[in-house]
Amino acid sequence: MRKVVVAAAIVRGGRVLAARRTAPPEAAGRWELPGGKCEPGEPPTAALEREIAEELGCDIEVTAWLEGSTPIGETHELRAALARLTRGEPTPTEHDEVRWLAPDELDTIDWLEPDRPFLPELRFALEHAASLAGGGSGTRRIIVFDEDDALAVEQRLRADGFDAEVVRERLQGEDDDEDHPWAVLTDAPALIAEVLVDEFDGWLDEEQEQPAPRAGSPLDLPTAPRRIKRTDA
Ligand SMILES: Nc1nc2c([nH]c(=O)n2[C@H]2C[C@H](O)[C@@H](COP(=O)(O)OP(=O)(O)OP(=O)(O)O)O2)c(=O)[nH]1
Repeated sequence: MRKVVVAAAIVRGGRVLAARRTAPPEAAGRWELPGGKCEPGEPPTAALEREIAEELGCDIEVTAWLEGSTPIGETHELRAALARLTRGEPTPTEHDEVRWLAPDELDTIDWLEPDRPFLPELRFALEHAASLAGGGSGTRRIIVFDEDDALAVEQRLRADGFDAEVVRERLQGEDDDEDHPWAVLTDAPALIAEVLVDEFDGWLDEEQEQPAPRAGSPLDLPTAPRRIKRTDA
């Protein structure tokens, strides 16, 4: 099985942070999403938070994992997550430059190959993200366990004039492709989201200014600061 490299698409104000590598020589001068290798047994979310703290001296909260993974050489694979800053300003210690890129600037830098397949979903997230994936008050995640349900929820929200975007969640501590719920990020009011949660038997996960879940905490579905699920329906 390939070892996992995790990378963060840190989003703020509709822009994503890209970082320029200094090593090894063949990758120096090329751009990546900051991150690094998971330690043996280390959950991807915890690894990513650790790597970002080490490399950029700031704290992040992972908000959603982008779909899929890409091979790095023969031995590793890359996974990438949307994240938001929860403390500090990114200050590179291993990269020689960082840039905040708007969606239409994503193609202006020379990304490492394994990062490129993530760019379309990232671009989409950024385009919809000033209030969505970048976090901030008013962002909600409707969590469902079926892709069709997620797409149906997204369609309903958009038909009602709200922003909505389907992303694949990866549970904290979970490193297996099964049982990852689907999330619909939306700016719809709680009441509307609750109706859909009820109908599609999901969870409502509100992103408010709360401490990020810490590494090593018990597996929690889906690392929610707040959940609303009606049982009387
Ligand atoms: N961090 C990161 N690495 C990437 C990306 N895309 C990509 O191909 N890689 C490759 C470059 C490296 O070969 C490998 C990650 O190595 P790294 O040097 O960042 O990992 P690390 O901080 O854990 O370093 P180390 O333990 O090897 O010292 O994955 C990306 O977006 N972010």
